[in-house]
Amino acid sequence: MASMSLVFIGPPAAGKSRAGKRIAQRLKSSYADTDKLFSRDHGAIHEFIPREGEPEFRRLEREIVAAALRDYEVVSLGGGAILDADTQRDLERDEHTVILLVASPAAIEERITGRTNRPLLSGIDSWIATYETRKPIYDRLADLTVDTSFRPMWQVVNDVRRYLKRTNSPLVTRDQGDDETHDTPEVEETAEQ
Ligand SMILES: Nc1ncnc2c1ncn2[C@@H]1O[C@H](COP(=O)(O)OP(=O)(O)O)[C@@H](O)[C@H]1O
Ligand SMILES: O=C(O)C1=C[C@@H](OP(=O)(O)O)[C@@H](O)[C@H](O)C1
Ligand SMILES: [Mg+2]
Repeated sequence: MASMSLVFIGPPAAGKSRAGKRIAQRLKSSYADTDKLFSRDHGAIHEFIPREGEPEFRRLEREIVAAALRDYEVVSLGGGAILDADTQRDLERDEHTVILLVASPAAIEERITGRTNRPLLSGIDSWIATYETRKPIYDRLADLTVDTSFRPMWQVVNDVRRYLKRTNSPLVTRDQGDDETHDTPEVEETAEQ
């Protein structure tokens, strides 16, 4: 049971999954990616949504998010998980440190080009429209916002670690190391969505 969680929110392809996994390794913390938990339990998201519809996806996603926020120290949410009112209430609670990752359309375009496994994201125009609609919620819930555009992941991770140290987060007590100064080679996962 996690008494306090570090939670990554933000639009699709902002880097929530990658950053969350990386910082959890660094903090020696338990880690969950709610999209991964969803596909483990219900099959690939890009097949589920066309078949069952987005409302059913959101209903099941909420169950998974609620359990993950209870059980894991570091959690990467799917981009639209914050649309759920109960999830918004959960994230407003003090025991959750909420990190909003954002990126410019130019940076996102580079990341999503040629990728078709995000069912609600058909291109950069739909990404911009989705982000604009959700922005007030993302901004309201965020304790810290980090722009990941054209920045290596180690810099993003350091920004978050510095914030945790500055705010005396209990999560940082197992992180005794210096700042990271490079990216460790990472095998690109075929994002199972
Ligand atoms: N800072 C970054 N610089 C370059 N590419 C990145 C960066 N962060 C993420 N990516 C790439 O963008 C894609 C989406 O990252 P991911 O962590 O899955 O985002 P999210 O979980 O927010 O949708 C992946 O291909 C990932 O390797
Ligand atoms: O923004 C969204 O509505 C979604 C984002 C995806 O997660 P990522 O933000 O990790 O890509 C995934 O949960 C699903 O495809 C819906
Ligand atoms: Mg993700």
